[in-house]
Amino acid sequence: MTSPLRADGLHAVKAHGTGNDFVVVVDPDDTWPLDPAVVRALCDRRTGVGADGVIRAVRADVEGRDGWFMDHVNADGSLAEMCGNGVRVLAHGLVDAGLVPADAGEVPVLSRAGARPVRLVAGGYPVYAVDMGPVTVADDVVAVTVRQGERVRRLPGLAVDVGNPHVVVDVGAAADVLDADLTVRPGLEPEPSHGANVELIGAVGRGEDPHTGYLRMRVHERGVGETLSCGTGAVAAAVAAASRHAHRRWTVDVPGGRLRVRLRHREGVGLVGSELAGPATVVARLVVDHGWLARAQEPAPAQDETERETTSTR
Ligand SMILES: N[C@@H](CCC[C@H](N)C(=O)O)C(=O)O
Repeated sequence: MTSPLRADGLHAVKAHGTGNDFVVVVDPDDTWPLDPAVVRALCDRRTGVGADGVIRAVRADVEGRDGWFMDHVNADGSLAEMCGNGVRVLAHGLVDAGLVPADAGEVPVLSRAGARPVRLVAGGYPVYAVDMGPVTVADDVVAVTVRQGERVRRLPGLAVDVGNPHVVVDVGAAADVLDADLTVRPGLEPEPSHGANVELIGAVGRGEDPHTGYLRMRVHERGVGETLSCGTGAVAAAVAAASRHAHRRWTVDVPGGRLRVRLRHREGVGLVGSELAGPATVVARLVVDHGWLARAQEPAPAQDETERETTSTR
């Protein structure tokens, strides 16, 4: 049995997709379940490795094929159904670890939202395209409160489900996207029952050719806060933008880089699927200290205990 927990510590990889960063733990035999306290500690940008989430890769049957389950946990320890940047990063982590050949063509991946096959886009630098599955748009409008300096705006948002929940709001120009305060999540009314990732989009229009749309996006992620990118968010944004601009292909610029989205329509049916493409990069191969991990699992000492310890050592 192979375990990421070895004599020298926990073996993991730090990787990112357009700046959305993750600690990836390859655990083929499902030996190291993710503990929310350890995830929070690993994701801490000062006292841990620093990441938007932790992804654990476990061997799994994916619709009758040998593949991998993506166990994704947000930085605050909450579970997420799906992660568009994370699923590319996971595929790249498996290639990097030699568990999937670089010329495999497709990596079958199962997320909590269902199967999300990832394929390596031919042409050198690791760019992966993910079949993002079904996307649904709710009929009801969500009122979104966006702060831009002294200005507070209440704008109509669209609730889009990409396996995980999103609310997309068009704020207007590129400058309005850049100006918005995302230190806290924009207010949503009504509040979605399972929370939501909130995407602010702007500069929506024509892309590099007449068949491609363009938009800029920033995101406040459920369970994380503002991140540099969100793959499921990019798909939600393209779907929301396509309700007014009839493009099937979209270029989505996020603070961490560029993503491409393709929307699949069927005559008489409408939107039947979507594909997300973008890079994945390994930053470091890590061995996390055993002692640090053990302390991360312990509950934090109560306030008065800490005070007592401090007083007794004076
Ligand atoms: N960054 C991800 C989405 C991760 C999950 C999200 N925070 C949620 O709770 O739904 C992406 O690239 O899609």
